[in-house]
Formats: sequence, structure tokens, C-alpha cells
Amino acid sequence: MIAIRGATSVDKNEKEEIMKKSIELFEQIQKQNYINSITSIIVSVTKDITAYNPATAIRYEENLINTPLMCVQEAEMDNSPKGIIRVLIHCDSATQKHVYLHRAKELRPDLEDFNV
Ligand SMILES: C=C(O[C@@H]1C=C(C(=O)O)C=C[C@H]1O)C(=O)O
Repeated sequence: MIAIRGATSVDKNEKEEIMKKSIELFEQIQKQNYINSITSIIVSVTKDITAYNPATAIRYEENLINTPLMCVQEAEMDNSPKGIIRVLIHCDSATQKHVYLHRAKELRPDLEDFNV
């Protein structure tokens, strides 16, 4: 088993925006990797994201009935960006490509070379 990281950002604390961005992130992680099976998914949100739970969005959209998901609040650090959704996917995958989208790309500039 390996773990794949990802993160994205929302522009508004609104259900539609949270659903759209969290599903986009999950689908991009799948598209950019060869994931055979998922063991579990941990999602975190910054404190300002309250309108909808991204874990619920991913579970419904992807029909993840037996996959355990958790959603937690991200540690609040000085100057850390708002409106960020993070995921940590434990899975069986032939690849380990971490995916950062939108404003979340700024979180890991060291991965930029790998994020084509
Ligand atoms: C840099 C990030 O944000 C924070 C810092 C992390 C890190 O230094 O590895 C991991 C998760 C977050 O707590 C990220 O999400 O990748």
C-alpha cells in the first residue's frame, strides 16, 4: 500500500463550489495515477470551509460505499492559505503522483516539476 496526496482550493464557501473542486481533485488523482484499489481516504479542510463536507461529495460522486473516509479540520497555522481542501489516499497503486490544483499548487512548489 502507498499513499497519494492531493490538495485544491475553493473560491467560495458554497456547497456547489466545494463539490466541484473536491470531485475534480479526486478525479485528477485517479486520472494521473494507476490506482487499483483504495483502502481509505482522509480529507482535511481549512476552518473557513463549512458549507459542505468534501468527503461526502467524493463518497456520493464516486459511489465509495465500502471505502472509509474521514474529514478533519486542518491545523491552523500562521499565514497558511484559506479555502484549502487536502486529501490523503491510502491505496494500492502502480504510481504515486501527488496532485495539487488551483491555489493549492503554491503549497508544494517542490512538486511543480512532477506536476505536468
Ligand atoms: C504543504 C501542505 O500543507 C501542510 C503541510 C504539509 C507538509 O509539510 O507536508 C502537509 C499537510 C499540511 O499540513 C500540503 O498540504 O501539502
